Amino acid sequence: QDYYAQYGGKAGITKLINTFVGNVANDPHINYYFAHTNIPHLKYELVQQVCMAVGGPCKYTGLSMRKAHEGMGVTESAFNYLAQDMMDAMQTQRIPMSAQNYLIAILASMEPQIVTANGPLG
Ligand code: HEM
Repeated sequence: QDYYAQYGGKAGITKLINTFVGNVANDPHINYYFAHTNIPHLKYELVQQVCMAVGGPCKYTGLSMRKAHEGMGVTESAFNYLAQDMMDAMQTQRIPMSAQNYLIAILASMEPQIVTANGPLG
């Protein structure tokens, strides 16, 4: 499977990340985490990371997931809300379901590096 092509290449991934970051910005469960974030930089790093993850000709050179999120107090439920915002963005962009599942599995595997805090739901 050429997942990179199923994501519409670099242009499709850029659209997806714009939609995803828009969803996060509109998500009151988690948007406060991003209040002081350089959004253009974040979008750039996410495009590189997703492009590489789905087999595209990109190299992610940003921080490790542990370093990027350390001290941020990300909870399991915050992580799950962000994952839902990504699934909504993929649905909006009409990414084929098998390609959606491929990326979500990779993102899920990063959870232990990102979640560092307990919240009211655990
Ligand atoms: C699998 C899920 C996630 C992935 C793949 C991911 C990926 C990234 C990447 C690539 C960066 C940029 C790193 C760099 O600057 O080099 C970043 C930064 C950031 N992430 Fe995540 N992230 C995830 C989950 C989360 C969650 C759940 C939250 C909070 C709810 C979060 C909050 C942030 C914030 C606030 C920054 C910006 C830090 C700054 O201001 O520089 N991330 N993330």
